[in-house]
Amino acid sequence: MALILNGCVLLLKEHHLLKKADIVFDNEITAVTYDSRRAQKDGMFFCKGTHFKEDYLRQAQQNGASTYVAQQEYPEIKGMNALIVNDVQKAMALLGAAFYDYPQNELFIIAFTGTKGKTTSAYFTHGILQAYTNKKAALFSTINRILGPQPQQTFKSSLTTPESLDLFREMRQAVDNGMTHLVMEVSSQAYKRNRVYGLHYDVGFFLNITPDHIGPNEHPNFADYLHCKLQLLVNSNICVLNADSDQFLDVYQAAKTTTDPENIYTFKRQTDKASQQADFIYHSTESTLAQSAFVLQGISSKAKQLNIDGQYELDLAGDFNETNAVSAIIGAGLAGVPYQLAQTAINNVHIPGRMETIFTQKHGTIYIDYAHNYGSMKALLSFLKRKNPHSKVIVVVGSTGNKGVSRRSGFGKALSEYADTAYLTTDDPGFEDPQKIAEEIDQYIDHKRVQVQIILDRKMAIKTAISQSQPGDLVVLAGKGEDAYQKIRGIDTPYPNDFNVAQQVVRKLE
Ligand SMILES: CC(=O)N[C@H]1[C@@H](OP(=O)(O)OP(=O)(O)OC[C@H]2O[C@@H](n3ccc(=O)[nH]c3=O)[C@H](O)[C@@H]2O)O[C@H](CO)[C@@H](O)[C@@H]1O[C@H](C)C(=O)N[C@@H](C)C(=O)N[C@H](CCC(=O)O)C(=O)O
Ligand SMILES: Nc1ncnc2c1ncn2[C@@H]1O[C@H](COP(=O)(O)OP(=O)(O)OP(=O)(O)O)[C@@H](O)[C@H]1O
Repeated sequence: MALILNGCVLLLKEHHLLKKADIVFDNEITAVTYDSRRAQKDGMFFCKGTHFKEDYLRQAQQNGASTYVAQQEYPEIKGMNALIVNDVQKAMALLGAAFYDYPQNELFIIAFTGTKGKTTSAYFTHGILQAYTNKKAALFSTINRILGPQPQQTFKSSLTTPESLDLFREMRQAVDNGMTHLVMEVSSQAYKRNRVYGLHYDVGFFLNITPDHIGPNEHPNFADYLHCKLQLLVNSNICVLNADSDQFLDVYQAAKTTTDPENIYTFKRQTDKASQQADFIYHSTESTLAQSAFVLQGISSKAKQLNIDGQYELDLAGDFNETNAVSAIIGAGLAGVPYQLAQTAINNVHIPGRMETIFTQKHGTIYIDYAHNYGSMKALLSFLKRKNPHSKVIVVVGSTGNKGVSRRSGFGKALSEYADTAYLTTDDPGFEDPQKIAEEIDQYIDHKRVQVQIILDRKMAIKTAISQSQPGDLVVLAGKGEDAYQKIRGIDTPYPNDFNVAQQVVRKLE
């Protein structure tokens, strides 16, 4: 992999990004990085970030970097080429794609955005494509990045959508490992931070939008959050939209700005036969507290042509997961996967930390789920309550520190609407005091309807919730899925994960 300096200058100029080029000596760029500790001889170093220091540039130079790209000049740094740009994140994405020789062109890319359901839909799609391609599908998700068929080609993710240089490097690795398809989640932050600037997808999904990720380090307001999410559609050749999403008109308009309506597909849950105004409709045929089954039907002629109509079963509860499955089946259908194959493959997909269930003899049924804002908590609890209106609902939940502050009132609201007992606990407190976070959630709970106890030790909260439950009760361990850490004061502190904790408790109790 290499870049020619003149080529970089031309590329940046073409995109109106270059303010000044100070070329001291010409050389071939053989490495790219935004981390001075990883800078290499003849490499290009990107100066970016809120905590950036000139010393990092100095270290990059000491490590052999020949060229820096930055939004400001560093006159103290002598003997390096300088490309001064008006947006370093955009420059990094463009040069990153060029450095790794545009790996996106060698992959069929299906991308998902939405407040909720990205990971689940991505896993479902990936599972189907793995069966279809004989394990040639890569996955970039919040949980894992799968770059190839070997166990050592799977990594834990630290971001939902990585920095552009990491993204394009991993795409290249996936291609080199023989991958032909890529399923990826695209967060709103990815657009806010231009991590995916210039990237186009074969198929782009808009799943839903509810207020979330609004706060100091994320989006200033809902309009900005929505705007960032809509960018995915502007960059997709085919757009697939959930017609039941809030803000649907805005979503459709965004898709239409760059996509012919013939390449826009919509899907909708069938509520009343008169309103089948979508390309696809679906309805539940069987939905239990452990499994789901639904029928998908193409209404428009272009939808019928995909040949994916029929009955599907999922080894996963939750009507919201039917929505995620429908999107996955349509995505796979657009990649050429027919009904029979999708139907078998989707039933075998396991998604870590999403509606995992533990059945007990002497206590309640336990659900481990990643619900961590009002929208997802409501979707989860209302589903459980609908399925079992007379069961007691016991919830263990905490809210993250230093982000998503609106989740605290959201949890209070959802708990008041659907829970009988709540154990407020710790969930990635960051630099905040978990007791204060719990008290804040508590302020929004209707104490006439919900019994509340604060137990900050998450393992203890889970143990108490399970041991206090009776057969027939529903015990929900929300917010962390299978996360194996708690983020405390900037450190990922190991935590055995909710599923393991619950299993241990059940083993001791039963
Ligand atoms: C707000 C945000 O997007 N921050 C991300 C961003 O940070 P940043 O560019 O400000 O960089 P920084 O941490 O200030 O560090 C400054 C720079 O100095 C460099 N450095 C640092 C030390 C050193 O010795 N040498 C050196 O060169 C660093 O590599 C970095 O480039 O770039 C970093 C990697 O380069 C990311 O780790 C970091 O994500 C933070 C940790 C994060 O948690 N982001 C969340 C909000 C996020 O993006 N979440 C979304 C999901 C949420 C959603 O659904 O919207 C996601 O996609 O994961
Ligand atoms: N389509 C949906 N609508 C509403 N809630 C959903 C939907 N799909 C999943 N959920 C709920 O949201 C939780 C998170 O789901 P998932 O991880 O698939 O979403 P995500 O978009 O990747 O979330 P995040 O951005 O927070 O990582 C699930 O555990 C479930 O409780």
